[in-house]
Amino acid sequence: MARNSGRRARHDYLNDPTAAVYGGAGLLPGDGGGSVTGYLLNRAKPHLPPWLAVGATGLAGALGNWRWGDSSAAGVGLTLASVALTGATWWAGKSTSQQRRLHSAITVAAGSAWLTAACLAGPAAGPLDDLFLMGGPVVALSWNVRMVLRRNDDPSGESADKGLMEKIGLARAQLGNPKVEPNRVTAPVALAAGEQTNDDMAKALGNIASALDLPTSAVRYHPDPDSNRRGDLVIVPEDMLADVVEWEGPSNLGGSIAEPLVIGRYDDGAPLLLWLPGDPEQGRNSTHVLTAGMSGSGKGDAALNLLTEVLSRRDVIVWFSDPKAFQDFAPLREGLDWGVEGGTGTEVMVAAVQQAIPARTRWLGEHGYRQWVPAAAQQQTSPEHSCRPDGRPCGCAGMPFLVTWFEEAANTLRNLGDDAFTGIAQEARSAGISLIVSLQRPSYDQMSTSTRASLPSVIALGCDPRDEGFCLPDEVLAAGAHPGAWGNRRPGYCYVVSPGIPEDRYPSPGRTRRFTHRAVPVMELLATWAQRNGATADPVTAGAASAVAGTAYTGRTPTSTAAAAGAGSVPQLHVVHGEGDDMQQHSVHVDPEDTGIDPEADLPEVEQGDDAPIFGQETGRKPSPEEARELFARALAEFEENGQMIVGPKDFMDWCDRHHLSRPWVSARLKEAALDGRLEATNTTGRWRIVPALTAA
Ligand SMILES: Nc1ncnc2c1ncn2[C@@H]1O[C@H](COP(=O)(O)OP(=O)(O)OP(=O)(O)O)[C@@H](O)[C@H]1O
Repeated sequence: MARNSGRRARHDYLNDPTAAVYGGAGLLPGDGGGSVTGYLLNRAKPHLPPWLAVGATGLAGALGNWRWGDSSAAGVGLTLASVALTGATWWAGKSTSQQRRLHSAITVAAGSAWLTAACLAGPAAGPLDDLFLMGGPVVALSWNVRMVLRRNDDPSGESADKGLMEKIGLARAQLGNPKVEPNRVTAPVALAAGEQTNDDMAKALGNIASALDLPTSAVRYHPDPDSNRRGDLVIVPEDMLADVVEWEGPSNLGGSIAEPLVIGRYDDGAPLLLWLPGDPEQGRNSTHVLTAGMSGSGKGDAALNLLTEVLSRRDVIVWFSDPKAFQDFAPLREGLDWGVEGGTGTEVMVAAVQQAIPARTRWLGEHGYRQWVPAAAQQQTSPEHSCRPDGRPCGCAGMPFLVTWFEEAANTLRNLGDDAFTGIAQEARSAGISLIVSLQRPSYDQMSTSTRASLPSVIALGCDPRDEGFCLPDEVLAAGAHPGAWGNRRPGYCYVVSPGIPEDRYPSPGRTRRFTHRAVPVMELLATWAQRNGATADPVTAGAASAVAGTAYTGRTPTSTAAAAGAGSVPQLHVVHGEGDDMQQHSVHVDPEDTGIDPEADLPEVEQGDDAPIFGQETGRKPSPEEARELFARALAEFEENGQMIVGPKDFMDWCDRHHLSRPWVSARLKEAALDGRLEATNTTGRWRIVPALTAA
């Protein structure tokens, strides 16, 4: 029953959205009696008291005259009582509106004056009877009229908003003329000066939602930046996001990454947009994005919305790390410039980003760009953007925007450390690089405050209510955003906070598009498109990546396998897909591993061929120090060839056993190699990054 009445109230809001603001319940027709007379009596009842009061005054006048008609002392007493009563009415009306106070005081003054005169002189003396017959109904009617007007919705009336504002404990706040749009009511709020603040209003949003029988997310407050007691109350009664919308394809295939990325829609149907690169004209720098949401909140699909948009743009490359072995992203993997599956691969990718930042910033500076803009991705044919000292066009290859994406990044960030990450995040923005980070559990035990602060944009999906403060800025929560209310019950619902989006949009919920199996072939086509027509890494970025990752960097440069194969790489992709999803996922990441298998097979041969004596002594003699060092150097080369660019003593365990060498010996050699410049220390103790000696394929 309760639910039904709630629904009825909600329908009233839809038919008359102002009812949502002014308290729909008061407008519902009262329950009439069974008959017409009963109904009329019921309707007339609230209007009777003023008439009864007039009658009672007349009767009191007659009775008073009978009792005190000849008493002059009673005359004095009655006059004083009449003045005192009028004064008391005026005083009691202090907390009500001016209009009501005046009306009450005049009524009491007129009534008590007539009563005093009637008591002393008699109710029919002189003009008193006429005054009673004319004045009584006028006074009673004036109260009836007042009540009728109060019942009608007076959109500008201050008394009407009292209903709602009183209910939420802000009785003296006023609502102004509401702006009514389909499914959205916006009413200006003026809080009581010196008594209430915008914070009080923000805190009362839950109560407003409760008073109107709406979900918390349907009620928002946009404080006026110029006043601490004014703002707009926004009510969106119907949840327009309830319908699931499936992803059908990218919004702007072949457009620039500087154009907005469409990742879903807002609750009023407007597109949910995001910008990664900055815009110098608006004084906006590029941004980094945190995708936060609890398991089942739709993080995977949110990421697919964003990644498909990015890959469909002509001037961007993507480096992507996914410890979940590309479970969600397999169909798009071919479109990536570089993809790794977590662990060491991610460590190397992070090191490559660190290397790429100064190289890219330098290149942008040399070509006269203060930050990345789409023109930087074109061949540099303008004298304005020439790196030649003589100012003639340099013709350098353009530099595409770089998106570096870290799925399930908690461990990576922890290993990297706050200072390192904060440094990367700050500097990456002027290098035309955006970092995108997703967290399985959005909370402070997963990511430190300073790391969180380095990610200015967030796609906040449903989360645990306790984690809301981690996901969204306080102002956005205060304005009514509540991702904690969704949990994982509303997959795809999100709030997006990012530069470029008008701030009053931040507390508006949106929803991403859903990806089903029907999206897979389209994503595969998109990846093929990106592979053939998308940007390839410029020499500066590719050089920085190769310098760190060696052969582990598989960028889609013109010399890479995919590009060298040209169209040949595409049929290969289709053939693999034809063998089923498992095969597809497997084959997509088998390629790099294949390149790793041969060198491993070669290892014994190399040992046998080049160093037969040592190999022959595996079961017996320990290699001489010189031989052992040679073996060690060769082992490092093997790791490099296999693309394993980060190593530590534990990677040498089998190798030590084979060669009768101890782990402390290996540790000492690793340190030595670091001094020689063959290795570089990482942030993790006992882990070293190989400085490539080979050039990338
Ligand atoms: N925008 C959306 N509209 C409707 N359903 C969605 C939307 N996004 C995701 N879903 C559905 O919600 C469910 C959970 O989504 P998903 O697997 O992406 O969540 P997740 O947050 O990535 O979870 P996990 O972290 O456990 O992988 C899936 O069934 C998915 O189809």
